[in-house]
Amino acid sequence: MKEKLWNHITTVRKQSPLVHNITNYVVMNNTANALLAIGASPIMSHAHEEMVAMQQICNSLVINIGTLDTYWVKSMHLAIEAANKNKNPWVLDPVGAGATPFRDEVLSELLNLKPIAIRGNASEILALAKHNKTQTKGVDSTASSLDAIDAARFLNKQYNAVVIISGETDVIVSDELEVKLNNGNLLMTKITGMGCSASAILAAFLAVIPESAEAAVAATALISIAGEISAKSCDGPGSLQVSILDKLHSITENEFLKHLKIEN
Ligand SMILES: Nc1ncnc2c1ncn2[C@@H]1O[C@H](COP(=O)(O)OP(=O)(O)OP(=O)(O)O)[C@@H](O)[C@H]1O
Ligand SMILES: Cc1ncsc1CCO
Ligand SMILES: [Mg+2]
Repeated sequence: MKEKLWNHITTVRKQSPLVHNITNYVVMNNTANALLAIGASPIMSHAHEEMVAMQQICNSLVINIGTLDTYWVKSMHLAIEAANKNKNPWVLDPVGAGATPFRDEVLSELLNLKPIAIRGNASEILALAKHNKTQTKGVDSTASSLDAIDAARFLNKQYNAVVIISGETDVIVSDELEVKLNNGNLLMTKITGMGCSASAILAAFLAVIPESAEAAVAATALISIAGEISAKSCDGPGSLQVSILDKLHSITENEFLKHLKIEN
């Protein structure tokens, strides 16, 4: 498994997929930079008129509801329909699930359109599965990823999607595997959009790796390890944001395998 994960990282670098992102205003710049750093190409776009044509030239799609509005919901539906037609995988990042009724209504519709993968923090995964015992603090989690595993299993069965819960431990749940990754650093929660970048990276991996669960493990491990290594030598959130991009770009097989903390 470990060597396969590194091979997936080199596949993304070699094949350089083009990823269409309908994502939030907050993270557009850093997620585009994260995609470039791993060797993929980003395009951020949401005009209704170009959703179909965009999916014809792209290899995958990210649907991130971070700064939702009605115009964008229509963009999301148009892009997803085109992605499904072109057999392009699409990822759902349910930012702020459970925070407002509008988000939850939109998410119910999106879930029924069959994302290949869903990545969120524990509060978001709990809210999506309607295990509403904990509240989300806006876009930030108030729960532990380990407490959302049953919710992730439920979503995996219900929607046939790979589910990734991010947090201190990242958990990947699919039909074939359930994996825990104990990488990352607490300082990563002090930069906005780390999860959004993880979802964009995930879409790049899914574009070129047919084994979706393995692609999810590789993508999640890559950003968590890049964050972990960078956090050790940075001065705080500002420099961490920059050094994660450097590490996503420069990480070697040795560094990756030395840091990888995976539990099957
Ligand atoms: N408590 C923690 N300890 C160590 N690493 C963490 C912790 N929380 C998050 N991380 C790291 O940060 C990554 C992003 O996860 P996080 O749960 O913060 O996403 P998120 O809440 O969706 O973020 P955002 O909405 O700001 O994009 C994880 O994959 C993990 O590597
Ligand atoms: C802070 C914030 N608000 C809406 S989206 C977003 C980025 C992190 O999810
Ligand atoms: Mg998030």
